[in-house]
Amino acid sequence: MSLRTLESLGSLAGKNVIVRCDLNVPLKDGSITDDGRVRASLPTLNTLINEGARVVIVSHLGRPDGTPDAKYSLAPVAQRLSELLGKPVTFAHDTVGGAARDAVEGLEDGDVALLENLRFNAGETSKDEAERTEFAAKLAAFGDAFVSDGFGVVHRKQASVYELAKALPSAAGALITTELDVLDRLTESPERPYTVVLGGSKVSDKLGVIGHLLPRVNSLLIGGGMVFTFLAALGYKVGSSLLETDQIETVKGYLGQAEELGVSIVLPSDIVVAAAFGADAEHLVRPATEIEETPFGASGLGLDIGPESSARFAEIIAASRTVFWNGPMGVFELAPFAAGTKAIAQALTEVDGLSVVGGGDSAAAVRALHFTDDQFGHISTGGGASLEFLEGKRLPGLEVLGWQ
Ligand SMILES: Nc1ncnc2c1ncn2[C@@H]1O[C@H](COP(=O)(O)OP(=O)(O)O)[C@@H](O)[C@H]1O
Ligand SMILES: O=C(OP(=O)(O)O)[C@H](O)COP(=O)(O)O
Repeated sequence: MSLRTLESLGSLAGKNVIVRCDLNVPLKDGSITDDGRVRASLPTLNTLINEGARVVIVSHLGRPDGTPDAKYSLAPVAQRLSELLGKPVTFAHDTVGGAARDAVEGLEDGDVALLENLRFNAGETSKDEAERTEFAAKLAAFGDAFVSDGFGVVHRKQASVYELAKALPSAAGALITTELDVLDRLTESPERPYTVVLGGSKVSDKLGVIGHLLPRVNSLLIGGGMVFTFLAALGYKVGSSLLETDQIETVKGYLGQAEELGVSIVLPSDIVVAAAFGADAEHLVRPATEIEETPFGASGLGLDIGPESSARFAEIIAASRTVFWNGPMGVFELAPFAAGTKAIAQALTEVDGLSVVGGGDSAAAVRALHFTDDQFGHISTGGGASLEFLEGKRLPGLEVLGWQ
């Protein structure tokens, strides 16, 4: 893999080490509902702490628009991190301002600080390289070295992932190397049949990977918010469901490409249609081709795959030797729409071969539905990142660490 590893940075005792983690955890009413990404960050952090480094952690949370927004604060994460590390974590209420500077200057050897959400600063996600470089330089001023360990963001060309790695001596942390060890097994001659299951709500982000994934897999199962752009591409009405109209032509192209390659793209045959988005909303199961034919008409929205689809998907998964799944099949956070996700998670636990679940919400979903990590071959902290890795794309956050 040829990534620069921690050892290449030499002794880090007494040095300020900036660590880019992906602490983008799901929150409900200010509380963390799944701390998997915090736990996954611990090995690298503990190594650095034990070595006597002064650890400065940076991360994003959610997608704020470049300005501070209290609902995306990392403050609850600082508290959880402190509990899991068993030591205080100083939380700075800004990212590159006076509070961050004070927090960093106050660190002794082996201490830890967490800076506020990187995405409260427009420079983090700016399309303008100069702006990103300028923001990265402000972060770099806090460190002697940089450790990149946020696997979930290695596909993003963002200041703390890419430009910061160029500004300081840099290396990959333990989470990134562990993730790549497993994902390599999926890219290098996976056992067949090989099935990829795609769902979730980051539709336009993830639709893009399909064209490159198709030649690599035997079946592609589509659920979650992905479904409706496919149904629309086939000419069906989807009511008020999640729909990316500007992707319809692309999806038509994928359907044609799959046919030429002899790969099955399997869509749900039935959908749970709700009157509104809410746990108490009236809902019923309809054929996927008749989403608007309910009492809710065009305002009905598809919030889960139906039982017939779950059974069909489970059958294909069970017959596969390699399965990668990213994206919940429905709005699993609301109990009436969790059944599809649960059925698919159950099917993955029964795979005779390698089963991998990837993505912040997918990992949160399997744990919320009472599965345990050891029932799967691997639970990856990155959904989009692992999908882009599997499609064979060169990821900026890995290339900058020496990945060939
Ligand atoms: N039919 C649907 N309509 C709207 N949102 C959906 C639907 N199905 C799943 N979702 C939502 O997708 C979200 C997760 O999507 P995503 O971020 O792409 O997954 P991951 O974090 O695993 O990569 C969940 O919050 C879930 O509620
Ligand atoms: O949650 C994440 O990705 P995922 O939903 O693909 O697993 C990462 O934290 C990246 O977040 P982003 O997709 O807002 O850049």
